[in-house]
Amino acid sequence: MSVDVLVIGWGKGGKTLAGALGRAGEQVAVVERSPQMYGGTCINIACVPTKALVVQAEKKRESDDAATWFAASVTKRDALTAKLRARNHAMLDEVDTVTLIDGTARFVGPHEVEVTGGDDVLRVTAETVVINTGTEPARPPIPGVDGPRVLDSTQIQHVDPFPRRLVVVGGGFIGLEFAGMFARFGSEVTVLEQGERLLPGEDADVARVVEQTMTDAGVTFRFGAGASSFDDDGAQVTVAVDGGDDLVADAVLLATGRTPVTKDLGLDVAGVDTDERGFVRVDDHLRTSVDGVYAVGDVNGGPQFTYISLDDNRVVMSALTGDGSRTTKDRVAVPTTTFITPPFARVGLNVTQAREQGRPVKVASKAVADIAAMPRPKIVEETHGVIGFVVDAETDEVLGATLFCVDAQELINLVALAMRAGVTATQLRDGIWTHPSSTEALNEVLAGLKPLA
Ligand SMILES: Cc1cc2nc3c(=O)[nH]c(=O)nc-3n(C[C@H](O)[C@H](O)[C@H](O)COP(=O)(O)OP(=O)(O)OC[C@H]3O[C@@H](n4cnc5c(N)ncnc54)[C@H](O)[C@@H]3O)c2cc1C
Ligand SMILES: NC(=O)c1ccc[n+]([C@@H]2O[C@H](COP(=O)([O-])OP(=O)(O)OC[C@H]3O[C@@H](n4cnc5c(N)ncnc54)[C@H](O)[C@@H]3O)[C@@H](O)[C@H]2O)c1
Repeated sequence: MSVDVLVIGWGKGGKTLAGALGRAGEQVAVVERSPQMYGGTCINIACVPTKALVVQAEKKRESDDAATWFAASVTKRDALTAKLRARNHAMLDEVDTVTLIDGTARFVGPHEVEVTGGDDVLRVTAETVVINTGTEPARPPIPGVDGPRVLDSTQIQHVDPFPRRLVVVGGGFIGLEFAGMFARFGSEVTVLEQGERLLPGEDADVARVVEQTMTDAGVTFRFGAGASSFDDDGAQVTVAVDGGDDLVADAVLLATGRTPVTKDLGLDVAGVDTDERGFVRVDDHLRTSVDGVYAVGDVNGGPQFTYISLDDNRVVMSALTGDGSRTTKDRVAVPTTTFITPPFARVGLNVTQAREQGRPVKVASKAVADIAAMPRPKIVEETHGVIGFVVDAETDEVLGATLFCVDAQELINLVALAMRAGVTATQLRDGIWTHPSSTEALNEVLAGLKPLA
């Protein structure tokens, strides 16, 4: 088979490219190794189902039985992902010029892959190839890691029986989101984090508020603590902890980062370079070492977020159908949100980073419970958190924000847009915002800007 564009893996960037190029009349083929992954990681096993579980966990009342509530939540999660998977399939299937191929692709030349699906083998050649194979959970070589109760972020979404005691190894995005979620479902959760504190890249006082909030919700943290072995006795698992007491649990979640899906992709045969961890090396235009071969999404070693994969698609579209001017360097004020309760969202500089840069800044910070002009947290009965801003003392530009509050996943996008558009802190402070909303925090918190001491 010969096509204009071959997309390997049904990730966010690749599926968006495939749809757009197909609708523009290009012959496109998309190869996906698992029907359970039509639509990619985000909608099937990551962002969407995990946030659905977080919401279900937040809805649970103390009187609800944990195992029953969790099972019902998983059923809802499964119904949602099935619907999204079908819709994602239809969105490409209905484009006449897009061919969907079930199977696992492997390069046999720079512009040629062999796709294996069951007993069938198909060779596909294309002038343009887009690698979009994503990442998968890292499994550190800890003795006992392959035991039946040591789960990754995909497996734990269907854990059965419900774990009364859960040990989470890793206190990053995945570790924190699942720790908060399972504590709310009713598990006794302990997070083992090898680092000395939570959120090492964030201001220490903010990290303490996050830690305290999660501790209040029932999560126990042990820092400077790595798991050194897992010993399964058939009924439970004992986790040996470096420099600390053993823990006994019903399940362990490994949340220690993700590795690229490139090992069996034949990249060496194609001449596509990878880095020492296996991520595909790309330039700012997402070009690999082979002409006409691009890599988008997690697999290219950039930030691992769905919206970055989506933006990667814009960069490649610019190269294929535009003037090629768009690059990954064009990204400004890229926000993040960790979906704990309340969500923790960040964009730009925090106070520590501003101090390290030695630039003249004004800062403002206020505990959510003390923001009188923002009644929404009190209305939804979630008043934990803190909101902070870093502002350029000379230009009044917003340089960064830390939002640990209800609705932070939405509010951070407004602040990021303000940063990109050059809206000043004064304009945000004096903005007319609906009431009662979380945006109103801007009125009050930004009124408290003071030079950084
Ligand atoms: C638990 C969890 C929660 C997350 N939550 C969020 C969140 O809230 N927000 C956010 O922005 N990001 C989140 N992420 C990160 C986000 O899921 C990823 O950044 C994003 O899905 C990456 O998409 P991608 O385009 O790289 O490809 P993917 O969506 O990973 O797609 C790659 C596809 O390639 C297929 N494939 C692999 N190898 C082959 C092959 N050889 N042949 C054929 N097919 C192949 C795979 O089966 C897969 O379907 C989360 C991740 C996890 C694990
Ligand atoms: N809301 C979101 O946007 C979201 C949610 C989930 C995942 N993600 C993406 O997925 C990526 C992967 O998430 P992740 O949480 O697996 O990785 P991560 O890099 O965010 O965190 C891994 C954590 O595990 C710790 N760690 C590593 N090895 C350890 C060990 N042996 N013992 C104890 N601690 C150990 C690290 O110090 C680190 O804090 C994230 O970086 C993020 O890009 C995003």
